Amino acid sequence: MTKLSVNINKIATLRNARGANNPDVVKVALDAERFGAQGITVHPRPDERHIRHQDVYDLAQVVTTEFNIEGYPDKRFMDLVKEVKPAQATLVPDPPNAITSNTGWDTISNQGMLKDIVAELQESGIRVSIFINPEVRYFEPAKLTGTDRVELYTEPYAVGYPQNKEMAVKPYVEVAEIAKELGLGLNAGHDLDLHNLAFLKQSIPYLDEVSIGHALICDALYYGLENTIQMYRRQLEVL
Ligand SMILES: CC(=O)[C@@H](O)[C@H](O)COP(=O)(O)O
Ligand SMILES: NCC(=O)COP(=O)(O)O
Repeated sequence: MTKLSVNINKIATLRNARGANNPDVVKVALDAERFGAQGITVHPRPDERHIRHQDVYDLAQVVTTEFNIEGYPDKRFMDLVKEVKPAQATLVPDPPNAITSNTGWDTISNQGMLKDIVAELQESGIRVSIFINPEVRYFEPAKLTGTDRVELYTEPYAVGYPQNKEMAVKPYVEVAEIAKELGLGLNAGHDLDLHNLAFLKQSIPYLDEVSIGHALICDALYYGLENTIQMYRRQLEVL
């Protein structure tokens, strides 16, 4: 079964627009779980443009599905994650000023650093996932870091899908097979939506988790959050 982890960054974006507490990030997370989310994902960026440090502490108290915290493993992130101890930490190579995540790790040149960070997080009982591009050369080095999982960066798939979905998914199927052979758990995320999700799932049925935020929250503006989460869950139930 592929779990749906709902990324609520954009709920915090809306809340921050007025400086009060509407929408309430904690309430939305609890409702999302009640509506069928099998995980909650947040990405507390250094500038706190959406999810703030305090949100992470507040959510850790109440999330009952899998809590997944994404971010660049600087001291701020590591201290936060080791204190909060989520089910999973997803390491992303984003510079502080990145408008969004736009690439995976170079696990060749960063292998030593990643190996130490993975071990430090695993010592705290946290499952680790490494954000990765669908390039074969990065997968054996990723395995050597000791990471539990990799998360396939799926923006290139989403961009290519409308023109030629078979071509767009091809590199992902190839590296997914390698990940499986290496014994790596397999997540996927970024720019997945109601149009492209089912084909990714059909093409890689053994995905452990997809984390979806931007498109899902945009869809919820039209369909409502409960209906939207159910719509995304149904896309993952394709045989
Ligand atoms: C790592 C990734 O691809 C996304 O989870 C990221 O969290 C999106 O960040 P923004 O919501 O800040 O665009
Ligand atoms: N790891 C991907 C994620 O959490 C959400 O990415 P997006 O759906 O907001 O692009």
